[in-house]
Amino acid sequence: MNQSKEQRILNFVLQNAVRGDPCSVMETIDKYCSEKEWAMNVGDEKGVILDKTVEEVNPKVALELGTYCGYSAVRIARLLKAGARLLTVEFNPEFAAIAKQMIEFAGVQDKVKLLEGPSEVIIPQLKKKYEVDTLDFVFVDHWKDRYTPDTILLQECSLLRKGSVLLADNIIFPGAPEFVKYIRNNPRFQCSTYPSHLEYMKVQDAMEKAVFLG
Ligand SMILES: O=c1[nH]cnc2c(O)c(F)c(-c3ccc(F)cc3)cc12
Ligand SMILES: [Mg+2]
Repeated sequence: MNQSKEQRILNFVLQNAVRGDPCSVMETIDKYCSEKEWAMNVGDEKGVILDKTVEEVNPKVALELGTYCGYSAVRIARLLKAGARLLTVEFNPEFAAIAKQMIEFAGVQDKVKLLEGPSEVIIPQLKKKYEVDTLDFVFVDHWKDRYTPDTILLQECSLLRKGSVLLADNIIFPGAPEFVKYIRNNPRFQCSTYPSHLEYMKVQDAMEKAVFLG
């Protein structure tokens, strides 16, 4: 059976990256996706914005919506301090299977819990089933039409606390205009925009940071 693009990305990592070295895994994915096949990893330019935000927040409990191949899960997990954890949500079982192997190869599996299913099902389970009190950091990178409903759901489930930081990818391309309108006009969030480029392309994109004010 023909291999998927995601399987080809994983195989390239398994053949070329250094096991247990998150930076090597990230560099190898970026090399493959810039030279061979484009894929929707946050990439190395927006990845630096993600890094700086994670370092600033220094989260004990982080949530990622949209695991894909695990690139940003590896990117986030490598920066987490001892005892900190990342919960990452992926609804596509093929992507989840690839990401699991990617996360394990990178050696960050002890910091990452991969939750397979729709975000609207997983989010309401975080407190009781996954023992989350509140979230310090949320990377929103799943599907533009879920950005706003899931941000509302996080609030309804009391998963945000004063100072919780959301960082949303792709607010220019493919774009999330309804989310941008919602979050920038919501007095409970302090927003800032980080202009950048679509991963591996010269196309304009940006990330939106939103701090929950409680
Ligand atoms: O669906 C997505 N979820 C999360 N992140 C994405 C992304 O970073 C993209 F660039 C894109 C994308 C897809 C096709 C294009 F032609 C351009 C961007 C999609 C997603
Ligand atoms: Mg994205």
